[in-house]
Amino acid sequence: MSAKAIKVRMNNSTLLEQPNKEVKISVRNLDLFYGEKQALYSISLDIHENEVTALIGPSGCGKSTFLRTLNRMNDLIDGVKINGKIMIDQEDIYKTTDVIKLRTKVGMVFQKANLFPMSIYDNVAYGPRMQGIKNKKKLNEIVENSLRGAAIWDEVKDRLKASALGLSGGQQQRICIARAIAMKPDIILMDEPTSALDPISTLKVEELIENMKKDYTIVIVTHNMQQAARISDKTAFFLSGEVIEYDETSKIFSMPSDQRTEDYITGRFG
Ligand SMILES: Nc1ncnc2c1ncn2[C@@H]1O[C@H](COP(=O)(O)OP(=O)(O)OP(=O)(O)O)[C@@H](O)[C@H]1O
Repeated sequence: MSAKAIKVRMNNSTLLEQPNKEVKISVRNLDLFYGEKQALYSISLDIHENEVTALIGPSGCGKSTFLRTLNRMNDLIDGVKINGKIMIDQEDIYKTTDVIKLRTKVGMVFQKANLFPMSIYDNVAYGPRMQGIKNKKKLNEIVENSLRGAAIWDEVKDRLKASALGLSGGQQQRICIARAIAMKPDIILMDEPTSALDPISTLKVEELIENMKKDYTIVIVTHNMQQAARISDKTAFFLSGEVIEYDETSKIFSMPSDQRTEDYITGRFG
């Protein structure tokens, strides 16, 4: 942790104040209910720009639910109620009604590659076309830049018109990342993006994530502790809907403050 970092305890969550880093996402006292059932309890944390923030914790602890609050994906689920505040670039995202704009700014990559049954090119061009971009040259440029950004251009440049579904799982996941990049987001949310991939594809996606953080703020849910340790700057440990500990990843994995964090990362439960 930087010498200047100050820790402040607030409502069960740990806030990290880092004066030299821009706060991209600021979450305060966030509660979420699925109907009567509360899934998130008073979460407060800051996510910093151009960093990778990992969300870890046992199954059902609320990691994906929390991730989905950051681009209002939970709005699509009936009976969800949210209290508290999430600011992105100082804007309260639950007060801003332009959800489409929010989801452009905050892209998402899911656990399983969810490509459309169309060509590689059309998958990546889909979002920009939906935004009204028709110019062929412009679209070509976006597709190429996005595929380069997702470190898959060299592998697919000669078969852009082939079906995206013919690619390997790892390639498909990188096309999903290219598809997210094509929307020019600031933030990319990733929900266990490598859990369906073999070790080599996982490594490629991890390398990609590390390289991407210079351009994006990345929040990733992972069950893979080594992955969190390898690629993230900060880690939040969730348990039963609460953030138990949030800190520099190196600190979480070498000297956690809370016994429950230690028990989890040493494999004693979960
Ligand atoms: N659509 C939903 N409706 C009702 N309850 C839900 C819904 N989605 C999740 N939950 C509940 O909210 C809690 C948190 O689930 P969530 O999927 O966020 O956990 P998670 O930590 O991401 O789990 P996993 O690691 O298994 O994906 C769980 O008890 C889950 O059953």
